[in-house]
Amino acid sequence: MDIVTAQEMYERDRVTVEAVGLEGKMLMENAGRAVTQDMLRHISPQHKIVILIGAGNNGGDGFVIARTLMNLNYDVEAWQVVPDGKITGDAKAHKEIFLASGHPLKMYSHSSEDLESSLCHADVCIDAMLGIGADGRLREPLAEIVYLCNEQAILRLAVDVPTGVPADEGVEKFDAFHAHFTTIIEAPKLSAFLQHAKPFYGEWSVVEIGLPKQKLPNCSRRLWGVQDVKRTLPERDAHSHKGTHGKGLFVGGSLFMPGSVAMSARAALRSGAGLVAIATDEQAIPSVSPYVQEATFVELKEEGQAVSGYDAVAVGMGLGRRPYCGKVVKQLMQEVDGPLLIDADGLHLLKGSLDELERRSAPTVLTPHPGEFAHLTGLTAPEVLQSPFVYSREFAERYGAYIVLKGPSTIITAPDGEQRVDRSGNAGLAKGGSGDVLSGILISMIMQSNGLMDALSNGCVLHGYTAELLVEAGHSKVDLLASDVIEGLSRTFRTLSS
Ligand SMILES: NC(=O)C1=CN([C@@H]2O[C@H](COP(=O)(O)OP(=O)(O)OC[C@H]3O[C@@H](n4cnc5c(N)ncnc54)[C@H](O)[C@@H]3O)[C@@H](O)[C@H]2O)[C@@H](O)CC1
Ligand SMILES: Nc1ncnc2c1ncn2[C@@H]1O[C@H](COP(=O)(O)OP(=O)(O)O)[C@@H](O)[C@H]1O
Ligand SMILES: [K+]
Repeated sequence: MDIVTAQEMYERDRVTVEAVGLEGKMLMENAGRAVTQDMLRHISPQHKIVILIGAGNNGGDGFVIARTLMNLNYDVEAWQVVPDGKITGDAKAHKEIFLASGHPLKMYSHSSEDLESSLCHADVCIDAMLGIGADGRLREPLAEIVYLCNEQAILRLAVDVPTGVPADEGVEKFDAFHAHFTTIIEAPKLSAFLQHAKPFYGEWSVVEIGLPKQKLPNCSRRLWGVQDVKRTLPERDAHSHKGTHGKGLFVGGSLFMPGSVAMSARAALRSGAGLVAIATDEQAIPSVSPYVQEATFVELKEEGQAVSGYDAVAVGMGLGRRPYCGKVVKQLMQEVDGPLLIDADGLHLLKGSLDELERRSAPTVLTPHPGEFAHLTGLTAPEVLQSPFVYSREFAERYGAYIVLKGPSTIITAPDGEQRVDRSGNAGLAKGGSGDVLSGILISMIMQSNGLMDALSNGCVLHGYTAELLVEAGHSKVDLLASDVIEGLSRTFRTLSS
């Protein structure tokens, strides 16, 4: 499923109208009816419903939704919250259809307390005031109306985008309608994946309104989910041998942090890697080896590692930041001629050798969380969180690297700017060690897949989906451990192949 900016959405509407002759008024009818169908999941005939209708096409959708619900005999009050003169074009046409159908329309006026009293008596409030056309902070009367709605103990449903939420990234502060559920039209907008905007959407779903898929402009951003994993996960060949599934090297772990590299290596094996070697401090080997008995060991040396013979290398998990570790990371960037994944301490140490990163011709994968990405880029973490799509694309293009920017919505970016978003997982993963497990799964997927983007997106979903299955099956988001995720992978692979 594509993820679009407001501009890309307008372009899609334009192509639809121009290329296939589907008129705006028809699209609005489709949109309103599809949104109504979706919202009926949350509404019952006993509910008192208030629908708030704004000036633009989002309001136009509102007129269709109000008419459809009224035709179905739902108890609906439709409120136009802007002056008549502001309603133009397709929205005006649908207002006329609404009135001609004999339905009553209430007008919001500044002095009126009627809306407040209606909201007090209502069970459900549908927000069709503003969609992707939101421009700047909410102006009156919308600001006050949104405040009133958010105050009420009422079920709040939003059409396309909750009023006041910018569709795109890069906006720091806004007031907005706090929806419990949002029905998004055709494609989720960027803000549905931003930490500070996402809560306003509540749970969301997407409805199709008839845009011609084959005629739409290509989109370089898409959502990646379990169905995509099922479609693209390589099958294990019955005639394979351990070499077929890749030999990976994990460089990391230290006396005081032996667990990280151990978990990465075990996660790689649990997700199908053929052979795993670990380069770590000699003193760490006795505590790592009992946890990953299948792995072989090499001593981590200050003067450099032998890196030939591996299909992929990961560095950084529990490595520490001693001065010589920086040299290790630099040497790997110079000498690993296959995929190299850099995580955790490796990312910290990479900051001093970004020119090496730029020089690499083999693929490099960086797996930062927003704090690590801020350190790498010189931005602040809030800046990263406000515009994660644009910053990860800029960095990936500039340094020719793959970026896995981790979080509740993980954004995976290729050096050519292609982006995929994985929203699997739960807050059980917000615990030390989750990132190490992810790195192990990613190395394993890289060694077993043809394309790097599929490998990274599938790896992220496998990680998150495993946490979801574990919480469904008895774990809680509180007790879940990163090591449970490793052991839970077997259930995930079984579920995916059934
Ligand atoms: N053809 C159709 O029927 C389609 C309808 N869609 C709907 O159309 C919407 C986009 O329509 P528009 O471009 O008209 O935009 P909106 O409906 O989001 O709103 C634009 C209006 O809001 C006012 N406004 C903007 N920012 C404001 C602020 N901060 N405070 C107060 N008022 C503000 C503007 O003056 C303008 O009148 C989508 O979100 C969706 O709901 C599209 O999704 C799909 C196709
Ligand atoms: N609330 C959450 N919902 C979904 N996934 C999450 C959540 N919190 C963390 N994660 C995932 O857990 C992992 C944490 O990685 P990281 O921050 O590097 O942790 P660590 O410090 O354990 O290495 C990432 O894959 C991230 O996407
Ligand atoms: K809305």
